[in-house]
Amino acid sequence: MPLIVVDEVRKRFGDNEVLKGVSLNVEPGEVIAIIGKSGSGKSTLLRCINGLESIDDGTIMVGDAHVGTDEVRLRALRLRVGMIFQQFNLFPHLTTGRNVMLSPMVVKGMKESDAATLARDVLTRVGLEHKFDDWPDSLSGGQQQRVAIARALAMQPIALLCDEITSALDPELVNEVLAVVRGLAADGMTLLMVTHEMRFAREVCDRVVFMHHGRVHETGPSEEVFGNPQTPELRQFLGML
Ligand SMILES: Nc1ncnc2c1ncn2[C@@H]1O[C@H](COP(=O)(O)OP(=O)(O)OP(=O)(O)O)[C@@H](O)[C@H]1O
Repeated sequence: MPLIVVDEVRKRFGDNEVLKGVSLNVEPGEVIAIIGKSGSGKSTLLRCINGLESIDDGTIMVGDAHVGTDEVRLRALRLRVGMIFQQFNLFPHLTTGRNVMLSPMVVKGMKESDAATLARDVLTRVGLEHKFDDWPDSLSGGQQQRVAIARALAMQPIALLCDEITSALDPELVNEVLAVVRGLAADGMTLLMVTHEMRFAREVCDRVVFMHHGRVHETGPSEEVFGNPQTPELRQFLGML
């Protein structure tokens, strides 16, 4: 059974149809890179899966839950699917540990001591347990993004959606974040990543989805998609990089 099913999804902003019948199945533990030109609909697809955007047609299932417009169900969905963005958006007035503890305490009603244990655990997974009491401002961009990953992990998601999570980082900080993602992939986390890091996509992702003008234009195992692209559009895209 796929963990995420996207079936003939359409999404429009005014006259601009951004998703034109997108279908995609994600198996548990699968690591998928979504690539494509700016404006091809990659971020919108992730946002629809997470329920941050409503859809105009088609269906999206996450686990056994329908992504509909029902606010209660949407909130439940966002508890189950983590999302990490280009911007880390940590609270500057809270320590690293407190940033990670916040959602488990506020959203799930977890006891402070349990939330602290959980926060130490997920900060260890991203290699930052020693930064528990530090302020976000004192961390590098790469470390802040790793805290944002820990914060998402603290909600014990069934899948993680990553939207260009290294795009705001200086080049020398990209690898430390990708190393964390590589570790999550090795641990069996289901990952859907919009990325411009083609080498990473090739090395770490099981499958690549190439979006073009709001459609899945080409998809397949990473080695095949990069090694032997079938469509002129994908060949041109890869050549452009
Ligand atoms: N909230 C919105 N309101 C209106 N138009 C939007 C909105 N969000 C996205 N769009 C439009 O939808 C199209 C697809 O945007 P989207 O961000 O999904 O593309 P993308 O492939 O992720 O691009 P990028 O790589 O630049 O992030 C663009 O034309 C964009 O302007």
